[in-house]
Amino acid sequence: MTTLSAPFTVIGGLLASVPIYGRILIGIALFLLWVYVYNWPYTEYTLSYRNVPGPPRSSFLWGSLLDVLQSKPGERHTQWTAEYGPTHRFHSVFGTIRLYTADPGGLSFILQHSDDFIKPERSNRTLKEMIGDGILTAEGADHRRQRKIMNPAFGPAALRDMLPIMWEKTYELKAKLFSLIEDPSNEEASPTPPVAMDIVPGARKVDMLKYIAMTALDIIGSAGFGYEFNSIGQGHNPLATAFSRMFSLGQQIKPLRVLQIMFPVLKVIPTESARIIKECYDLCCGIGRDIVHRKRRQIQAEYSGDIEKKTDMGKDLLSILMKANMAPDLRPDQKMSDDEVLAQITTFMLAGNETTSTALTWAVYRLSQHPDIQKRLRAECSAVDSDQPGIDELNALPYLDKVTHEVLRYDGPVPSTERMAARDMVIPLTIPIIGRDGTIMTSINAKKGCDIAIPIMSVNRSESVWGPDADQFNPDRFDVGGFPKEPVPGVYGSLMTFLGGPRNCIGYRFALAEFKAILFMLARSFEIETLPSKPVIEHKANIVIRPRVVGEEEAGLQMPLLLRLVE
Ligand code: HEM
Repeated sequence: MTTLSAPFTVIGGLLASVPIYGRILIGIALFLLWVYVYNWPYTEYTLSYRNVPGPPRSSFLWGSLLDVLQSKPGERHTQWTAEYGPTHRFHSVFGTIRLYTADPGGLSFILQHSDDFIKPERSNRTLKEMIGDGILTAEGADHRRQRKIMNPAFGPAALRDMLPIMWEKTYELKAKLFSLIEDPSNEEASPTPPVAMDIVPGARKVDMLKYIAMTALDIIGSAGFGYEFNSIGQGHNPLATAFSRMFSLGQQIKPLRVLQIMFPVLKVIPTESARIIKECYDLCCGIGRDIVHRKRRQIQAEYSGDIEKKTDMGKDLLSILMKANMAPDLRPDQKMSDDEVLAQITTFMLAGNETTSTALTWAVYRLSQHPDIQKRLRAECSAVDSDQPGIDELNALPYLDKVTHEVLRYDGPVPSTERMAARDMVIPLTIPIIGRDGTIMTSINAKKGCDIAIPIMSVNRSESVWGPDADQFNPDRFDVGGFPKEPVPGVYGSLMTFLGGPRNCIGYRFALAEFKAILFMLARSFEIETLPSKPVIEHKANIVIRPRVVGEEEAGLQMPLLLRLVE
């Protein structure tokens, strides 16, 4: 004991002779040394999958994360996959290391074991600050309980009732686009005015991202929680403004924000963005509470017989889930709390709005680039008798279905997600990799806390899954028998787009119906062309991949295309 404590006694004696400022400096230096040793050599040395190959870090502090974020979506991992195999590792911020796997067997194992591979606490914490604690952030038994109550709202029967709402908003979009073409003096059509070359008689430069996003917002408001944003009609709404402000701030990558996400204790440092996020969240909650109270009164009235016709009840997602939650036969411990119900409103806005609108925006872009595909789609959609077909008729249109599959494969809006091992796990691989010591690895030891990047876009565009033309946009690949040989663990069409396993996208049927309805109307009504000036459209990745025009960055995200009425 005496021998062990001797060095500390000596150090204590030496420090006693150092002035207070010197001691503070020595303390800071020792802390930084500890941070360095813990985050760099120690993390590397104790990594359970040290033998997995991967690129060297490109920055001491940021690892390879900035490199990944600043290059084209999926580009770095595609390069690393070619060099190190579909399962590799890379450095993230502050010496942390992440496992990346595009291995079908590995991915399937991770996604199926959703209690063992959970969402990392740091990203859940950030999400909860913006949308509360709903189904997107719940884990384990809580998640299963919420999902069970919400499942009927997303089922085929409920969707059938929601389709008329989707059509109503879809035709508001048609009227809006029509009016923009008819009235060239209206300057709201695009954030930058058309250059001389893009002024074409009978046609109009239109920012399709803006108008599709408004439509998707109006649809999720009305079909999601019975709220009229009316953004196509009037353009502004306090809930929409608060949410989009909060969401865009939440996505900004600033050094202090990254530090606060990694070390929550630093949140004691007040920041302007944290203040605005809190303000916007409070506003969203205020409006959300009113919506929930109104619906609760309606449901109680229905249960007590005050509402005679069932049709008086809302047919939106929130009404259906609240009704399921208030069912007399549901055990109290199975019910959602008020806060959980409230959080679903912001969850729908986040999960169900930008995703679908972004996918549709890329769809019209691809149609503008492939006039032959657009023509075939128009021919098929125009042959339908009704301009508002039912869900079965929509799903029975084979070419619309193939185009939908291919857009969601090629331009799936969510490029990736992440998981963390909740306990020590062994991940089996279908495609073995060669370890750093030259041995063949058929599985990976993932210790509790292991961070895993789940690549959605890379698997959707992988040559080993889709063949040598994986990088081409070709709806005909989905002809009968055209699905990939490799099993992909996705819930829809062998795609990773909506993920797979117990935490797949609960809204995928809703998204597909909305996607097909809007594309059906657009193909029948408008010819969509690239602008004669041929602006370069780049992919800007954040949580979703959205378009921006090179050289017009200050105008923000946009998708300018030339629109004319179908003759
Ligand atoms: C093209 C459109 C869409 C895409 C590509 C998409 C994609 C995804 C993905 C990848 C996830 C899994 C995220 C993760 O666990 O890391 C997810 C989850 C989710 N999505 Fe979607 N989504 C779309 C549309 C929608 C819509 C329209 C809604 C609602 C109306 C919705 C609601 C949800 C919810 C609530 C979850 C969480 C499910 C759970 O954890 O159990 N999504 N979505």
